Amino acid sequence: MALLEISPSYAGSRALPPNDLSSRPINPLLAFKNRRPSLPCSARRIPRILCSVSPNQVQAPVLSATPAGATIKRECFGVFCTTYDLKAADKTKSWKGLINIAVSGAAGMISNHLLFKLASGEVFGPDQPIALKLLGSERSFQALEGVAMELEDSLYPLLREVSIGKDPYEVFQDAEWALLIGAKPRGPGMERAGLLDINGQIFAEQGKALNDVASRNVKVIVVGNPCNTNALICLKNAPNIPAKNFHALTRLDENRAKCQLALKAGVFYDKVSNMTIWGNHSTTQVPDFLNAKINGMPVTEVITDVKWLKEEFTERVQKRGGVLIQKWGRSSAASTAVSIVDAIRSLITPTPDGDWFSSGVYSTGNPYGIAEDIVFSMPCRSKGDGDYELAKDVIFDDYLRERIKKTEAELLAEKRCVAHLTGEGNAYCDLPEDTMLPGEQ
Ligand SMILES: NC(=O)c1ccc[n+]([C@@H]2O[C@H](COP(=O)([O-])OP(=O)(O)OC[C@H]3O[C@@H](n4cnc5c(N)ncnc54)[C@H](O)[C@@H]3O)[C@@H](O)[C@H]2O)c1
Repeated sequence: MALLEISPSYAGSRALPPNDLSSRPINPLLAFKNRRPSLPCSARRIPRILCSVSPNQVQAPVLSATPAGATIKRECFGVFCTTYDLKAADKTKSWKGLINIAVSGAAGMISNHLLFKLASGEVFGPDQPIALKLLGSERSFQALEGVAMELEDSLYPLLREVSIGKDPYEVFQDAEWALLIGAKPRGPGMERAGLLDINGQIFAEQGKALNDVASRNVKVIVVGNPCNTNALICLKNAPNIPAKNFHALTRLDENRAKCQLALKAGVFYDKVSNMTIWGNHSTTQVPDFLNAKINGMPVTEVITDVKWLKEEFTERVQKRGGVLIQKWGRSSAASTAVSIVDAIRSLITPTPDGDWFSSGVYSTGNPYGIAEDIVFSMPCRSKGDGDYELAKDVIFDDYLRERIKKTEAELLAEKRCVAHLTGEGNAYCDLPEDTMLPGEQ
């Protein structure tokens, strides 16, 4: 039996930045824990504190400092640096293998809801242990440490590892899911073209990092705005990862649309199905009431007020984020986190028969006649294996086609604006109009 031996397999090959965890003071929490006497791991319910290591135990990853005789994993955080025993509790015997989930913008508002949902097991299931790899920016790093401390204090049994960092090449190592939330908000007076450029650069770098170090089958959900074009930039910079693995989050728009239809029809929102958001996560998005159903019937048969559907419903969904900012004083965070959970669950559980969900996906090869080579929200179905196929039984009318053309034109213009970031030559920015993100005024 040995105490916390170093496991060389965790040693990263890239040089660490000077302000990496290893060069910062030892977490006092950890130092405290390391003064505790070594306990047999089987004596504890879900052991996460220092204990003797037997062959049944999972070894703490590589450690780089030595407080009170123990070593500390270089890229881990606090209590997550100590060893744990997956076989100590009966419950863990049936657990699945650990999965790595990278989250960028991890110190932000959305992540502050999302991380705790991930750690609780409500996303990947009660038998799925997870490792969280949290990416922050230079400015948010201290806040990120605070987030990691809150995760420590939450004592989630399924949360086996937490690491924090500022370098995507380190944080995205072996990531099987990458939830890319971190982005800069549009400042006063900033044109949409400026936002596309500034955030596009973040997603170009993160695409390259995913390409180099993430799992070859990583599933990427881009949340940071403008999320469709950011997802396009990201996938273009990750040529070794299938383009099909990249998503732009439009699930919040879908959820909002379902809620509005349910309200109008006087039913609970679980009665609304087949809700597609077409196109861009912007005010040109198209909430599709032609294909949506209420209690299995076409919406247009349940809500016969076509004027309301075409004008009020559509605009309400498009501008819901802005109205929420007026009331709440900040952009939607909790409902966005919920919609990220929904988006993940839709990929890891089979889609109910006849239904579908919306996601911004790579448009090449789509059966709807939508322009290729952009990230466009469309109706998807999944077998629950993390992959998806596009829904086939979709109908169009002139109104829907016309609206889809408008959001398509916007995405094609956004693509021209970021040509310098997708490897397609010089950028040429001719956005049809300075449309808003749903949360902007
Ligand atoms: N797609 C959607 O449905 C949807 C909905 C709501 C918000 N959003 C977008 O999500 C993004 C985040 O929203 P929020 O409310 O959490 O914002 P926030 O400002 O609270 O948090 C963003 C965090 O990202 C960090 N960050 C900035 N650049 C980074 C980088 N390069 N790497 C890592 N972290 C970085 C910031 O420091 C900050 O901590 C925004 O772009 C917002 O517009 C999208």
